[in-house]
Amino acid sequence: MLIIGIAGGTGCGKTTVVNKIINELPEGEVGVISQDSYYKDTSHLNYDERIKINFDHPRSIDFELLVEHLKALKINTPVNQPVYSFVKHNRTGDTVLTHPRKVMIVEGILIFTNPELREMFDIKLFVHADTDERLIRRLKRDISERGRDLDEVLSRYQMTLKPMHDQFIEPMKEYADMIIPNNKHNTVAIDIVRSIITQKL
Ligand SMILES: Nc1ncnc2c1ncn2[C@@H]1O[C@H](COP(=O)(O)OP(=O)(O)O)[C@@H](O)[C@H]1O
Ligand SMILES: O=c1ccn([C@@H]2O[C@H](COP(=O)(O)O)[C@@H](O)[C@H]2O)c(=O)[nH]1
Repeated sequence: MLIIGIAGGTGCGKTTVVNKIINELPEGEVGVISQDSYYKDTSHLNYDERIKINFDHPRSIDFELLVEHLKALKINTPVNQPVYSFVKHNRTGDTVLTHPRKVMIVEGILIFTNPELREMFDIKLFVHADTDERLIRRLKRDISERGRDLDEVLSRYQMTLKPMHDQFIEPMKEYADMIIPNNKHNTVAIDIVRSIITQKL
């Protein structure tokens, strides 16, 4: 199994890049695991308590479960990936049965911060988009898809997102094998990654 890690700040385009990579590959050959599915369960908290969580800090992620699942997939065992709701800021209680594939892509803002997980990646990619571009994309996406308003996005950005990005995410570029510039749609980089995957299939 080839395991590819794709990191980068919120709104840089990780999900978009992954979808473009897999869209033109044979169905069922490449699997995706999103770090977003592994936000810790917060059912013991009420909504007002949950919105105060710093979701941009590594401690908000259940890395133990993520590593356990990736190890299981490596030995050909399917896993039940949790389903996460950004609207509720919590796991939904549902899971998605995820089968091992020849190539597994793991994507998420903080995936290179955990040494054990980082060591499991055969290829590490970092998607870069400028800070202002990412904030604009996040604003539009979170308002249209994640039930947020302007105030929520901007105050989270100032209070936690930007400081955590500078402390934990940006320094992870050091570990990347390749940085994908994504201020504009980058079809060349996507073609390169797709051809690396195709060689493995
Ligand atoms: N290169 C790009 N140019 C313009 N918009 C983009 C680009 N890449 C992604 N987007 C848009 O930005 C938003 C965030 O992208 P997404 O892939 O969800 O980022 P991430 O997974 O890194 O948070 C989405 O609405 C997406 O359509
Ligand atoms: O309950 C939650 C969990 C996370 N977030 C924010 O999501 C982004 C990471 O997701 P991307 O898809 O990579 O943008 C992170 O910056 C958290 O602040 C949230 O708002 N609520």
